Amino acid sequence: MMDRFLRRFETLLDPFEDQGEDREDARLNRTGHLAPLPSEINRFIWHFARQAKWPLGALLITGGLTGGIEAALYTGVGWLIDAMERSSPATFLAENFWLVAILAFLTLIGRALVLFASSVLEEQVISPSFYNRIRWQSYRRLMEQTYTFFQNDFAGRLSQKVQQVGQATGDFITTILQTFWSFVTFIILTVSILGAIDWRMAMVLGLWTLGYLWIIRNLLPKIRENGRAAAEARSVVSGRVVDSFTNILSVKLFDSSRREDAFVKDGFSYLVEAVRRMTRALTGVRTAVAVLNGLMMTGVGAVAILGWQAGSVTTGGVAIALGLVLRLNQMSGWMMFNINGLVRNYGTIQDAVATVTAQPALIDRADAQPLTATRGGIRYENVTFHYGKGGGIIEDLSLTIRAGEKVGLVGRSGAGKTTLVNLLLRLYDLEGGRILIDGQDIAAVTQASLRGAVGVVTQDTSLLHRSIRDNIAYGRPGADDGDILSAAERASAEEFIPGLRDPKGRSGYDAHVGERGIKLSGGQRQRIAIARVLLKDAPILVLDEATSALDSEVEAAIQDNLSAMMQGKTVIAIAHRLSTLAAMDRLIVLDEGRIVEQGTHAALVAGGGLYASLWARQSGGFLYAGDATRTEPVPQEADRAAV
Ligand SMILES: Nc1ncnc2c1ncn2[C@@H]1O[C@H](COP(=O)(O)OP(=O)(O)OP(=O)(O)O)[C@@H](O)[C@H]1O
Repeated sequence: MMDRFLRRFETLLDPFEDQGEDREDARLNRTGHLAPLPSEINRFIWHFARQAKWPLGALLITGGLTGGIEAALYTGVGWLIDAMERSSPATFLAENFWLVAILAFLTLIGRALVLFASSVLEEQVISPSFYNRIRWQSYRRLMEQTYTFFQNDFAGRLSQKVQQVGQATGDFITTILQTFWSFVTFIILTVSILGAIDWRMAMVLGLWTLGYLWIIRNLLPKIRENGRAAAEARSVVSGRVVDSFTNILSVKLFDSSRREDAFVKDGFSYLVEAVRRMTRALTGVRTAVAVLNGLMMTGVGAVAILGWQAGSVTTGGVAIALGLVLRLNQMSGWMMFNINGLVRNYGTIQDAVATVTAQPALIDRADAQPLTATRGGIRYENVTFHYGKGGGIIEDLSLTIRAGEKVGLVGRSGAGKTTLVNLLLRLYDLEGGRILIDGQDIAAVTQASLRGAVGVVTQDTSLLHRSIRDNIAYGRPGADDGDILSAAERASAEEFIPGLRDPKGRSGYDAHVGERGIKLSGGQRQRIAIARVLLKDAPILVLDEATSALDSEVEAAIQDNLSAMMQGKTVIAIAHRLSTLAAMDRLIVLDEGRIVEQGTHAALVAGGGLYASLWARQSGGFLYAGDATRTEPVPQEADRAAV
């Protein structure tokens, strides 16, 4: 019953609403990018606060009422004492009926109602939905970041930022509206009530308030700065821990858990130092507040007793004054703790904002159109790209691949083959020149349509930790089971899928594959990746070492299907095992980012250039004969590794 009642409040805020989609600039931008989050911290906090105006406004009211009721109860106690002094036990109730009734109502019902309302607001309406809405919107902005952005950071650090920013922003806003505001209300009422009893008490409280503000102003910035450093240190630690866990195989193989300990410990030491600096400042703040409160209570107490002696303050007045200042003492210590939390949260938000509001470096142009790739002709025009390093990698490269042509990219390791296809997919923006697909500049079309037009199978396909079915359907969302099955069959994956079983007892197409597909063999992963791309059926195919993990038997088995898959498509294939490329229409030989040779396999072998030498070594024939690029013999194993 209570559950059902509370559940109603839980649906008032939708955690998955994203204002970025509703914003005018996002709507105008037909390409579907989300409006960025404000990068200035106060605007960032306001951006979220205004998404929950009503619940937060209500929290402000309950916060004020909480402070008001506290002050009223202490004042009521004083009035009761005065009333008792005036009346006899027999007439007390009759003479003070309304006072007793109002106090009883406040204690029994008013207080409980306000507490209930503020709990419902905080726990049901705001806490789960609002906090997670902040995380959700931040996560989605991060997902719009470029491939480079993720290559440059730790996954663990980023996920920690998403967690932290939701918690810190939510806590910051609710603490201000509830705790801080109820405290301020309490102080204002206390000053007014004590001022009405004796103006000197208000003076003491006024001085106390100034002292309190002075402490906040002088000591808290230190905590804030160190709070920010501590938040960053926490993210770094989690980045390092996740990095060690993710690469656990390397850690085991190199027996390096002790070395990893040192790497992680280094992060922890940084964290411990940041927390220590912060807690040192904290002890300073707590001591200062304790001294200040002692002065305030003694001051108000002295004024109250002197007033009572002089007859200007009643016994009840003394009780009110002492009660209120004792409560204020208690509240102010607790408030300092909260202000400290506020400041720390502010630091945490500041730290996370830099990450979650960073503008993606590679976004669709405002006038980007969807790519219409019907034929799949590709043209690299004077392409230059150095990963921003000022030189090397790809230099002024021009290449035309006719629609339907199948080319093989060949070259030594590091020659730039993968880079070239990544540029086609616009995972990076060019530093010079342009790339056209069917006559359209890929920089002027939407990224979604561009990537939709290219099917990619890579050397090391990492699968998502979901079912086999979901992993294959990743190629075409909404594909039905029949299509998924047929794609798996054509990729020769059908032979191992039925035998799969995961620790939770799911089997076959429902079996989950482990993080990054770790529970499958390399060849099995590659077959799932091929099935995925078969299902995608895009006009351009990129096969980057697509069959490198398959044994010759499986490779032969799916070769026909691969050939069928290539029918009518433009294909760029990369392989170190040159025999897999021999049947391509044309081979492009890259060296140090430039095209050094091109032609059919037969023509290149006959040409006796770089390709011929690579081929000669692989086919196990005469090792150095015809190697025009080498003057000195090189050991065979080293050579193999270099190819
Ligand atoms: N994200 C990156 N940032 C900076 N440099 C990079 C990055 N990725 C690759 N490189 C550099 O670009 C060069 C070309 O790499 P690329 O992966 O394109 O070579 P490749 O010919 O595909 O090699 P392989 O055959 O070994 O896969 C290499 O020198 C590499 O160090």
